[in-house]
Amino acid sequence: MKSAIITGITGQDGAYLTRLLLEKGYKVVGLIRSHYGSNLNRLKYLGLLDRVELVECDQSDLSQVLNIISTHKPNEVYNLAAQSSVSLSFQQPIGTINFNIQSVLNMLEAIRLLNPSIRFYQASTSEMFGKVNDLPITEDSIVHPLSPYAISKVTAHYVCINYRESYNLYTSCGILFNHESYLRGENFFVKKVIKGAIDIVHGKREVLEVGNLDIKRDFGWSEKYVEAMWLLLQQDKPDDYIISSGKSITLREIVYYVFDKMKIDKGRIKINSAFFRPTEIQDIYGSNKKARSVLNWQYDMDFFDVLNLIIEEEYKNYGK
Ligand SMILES: C[C@H]1O[C@H](OP(=O)(O)OP(=O)(O)OC[C@H]2O[C@@H](n3cnc4c(=O)[nH]c(N)nc43)[C@H](O)[C@@H]2O)[C@@H](O)[C@@H](O)C1=O
Repeated sequence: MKSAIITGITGQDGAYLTRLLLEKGYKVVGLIRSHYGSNLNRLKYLGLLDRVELVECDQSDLSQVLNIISTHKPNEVYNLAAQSSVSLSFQQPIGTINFNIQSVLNMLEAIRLLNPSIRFYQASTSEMFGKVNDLPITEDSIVHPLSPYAISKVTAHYVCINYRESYNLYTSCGILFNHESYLRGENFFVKKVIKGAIDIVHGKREVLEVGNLDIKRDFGWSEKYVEAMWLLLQQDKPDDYIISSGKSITLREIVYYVFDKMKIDKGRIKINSAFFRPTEIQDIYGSNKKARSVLNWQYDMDFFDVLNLIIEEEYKNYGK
C-alpha cells in the first residue's frame, strides 16, 4: 500500500486530493496546525474524516518535520499548505514569505536527509508570472511576481527546482491557475459571489460588494486539478507543468452570469475600492498543452458549467 502525506489537507484541494488518493488505495496522513484550531469541515463534508490520520505539525519547525517524515515514511508528499491569500499577503508580507518558503525548505531538507526517494509535489501558482508580456503563459514564461504571496511562491518553486538539480530529489511543481469548487474559502471571489447572491435571494443581505471586475482570470474546476497533482508524481522524471483551463474570462461575466441565473437586479452589485489590490494581474491564461500531452491530463470544462455545479451545491447545502 502506497502512503502519502498531504500538507494543507484541510483546504479545498487537500480535501479533494485526499478523496482521490483514498480511492486509489493510498494510506493518507494529513498535517494540521492543531487538533483544536483546525477547520475539519471540508473533510467532514466529503465523509473522509475517519479515513485519514491527522497529525499536528508546525511546518516552520524543522525538527517536527523530520520527526513526521521518519515516523510516517511516506512514498509521496503533496505540499499544499501555505498562506494562500494574495490579498492577505499584502497585509502580512513577512509572515507569508517566511512560512511559504521555510515550510518547503524544511520538507525538502527532511526528505534529503532521511529518504531521498520520497516524491514531492509543490503547489506552485500562476501568480508567479504576475506582470505578463505574452499570453498564453507556458512553463517557459518569465516570472515577475506582483505580490508578497507570488514572491514566496516563486522562491519556493525555484527551491524545488534547485533540490531536483543539485540533490537529484524527485520534486515536481504543478503551476495551477485559479480553480474553484463549493469547498473554496468564502473570501475568494467565485465562492464569495455565489454565496453572496444566494444570501440576497434569501433576503439576508441587500448588496454584494466586490473589487475590480474588469480583471480577467483563467478559472477551472478543483476536482479535476487535483487529478493532475497525482499524475505529476507518477511520471518517470520530475518536472513542472501548467494546469489551467486555457482561457480567461472577466470577473464581470461571472457576477452577471450568477445574478442573471438567480434573477437578481444587477444594481445590487456595488464596487468597493477596499477590495482592489495595490498591484494586480489584468489578464492571464495558461497553455495546458504539456500537461495534456505528457501527463495525459484531460480538461474540457466550460467555466459557466463549473459555476452551475457550484451554484447547485451551494443551494443544496444553504443554511446547513
Ligand atoms: C492562482 C491563485 O488563485 C487564488 O488567488 P486569487 O486570484 O487572488 O483569488 P481570488 O478568488 O481571491 O481573486 C480572483 C480575482 O478577483 C479579484 N477580485 C475582485 N473583487 C474581489 C473581491 O471582492 N474579493 C476577492 N477575493 N477577489 C476579488 C481579485 O483581485 C483577483 O484578481 C488563490 O488560490 C491563490 O492561492 C492562487 O495561487
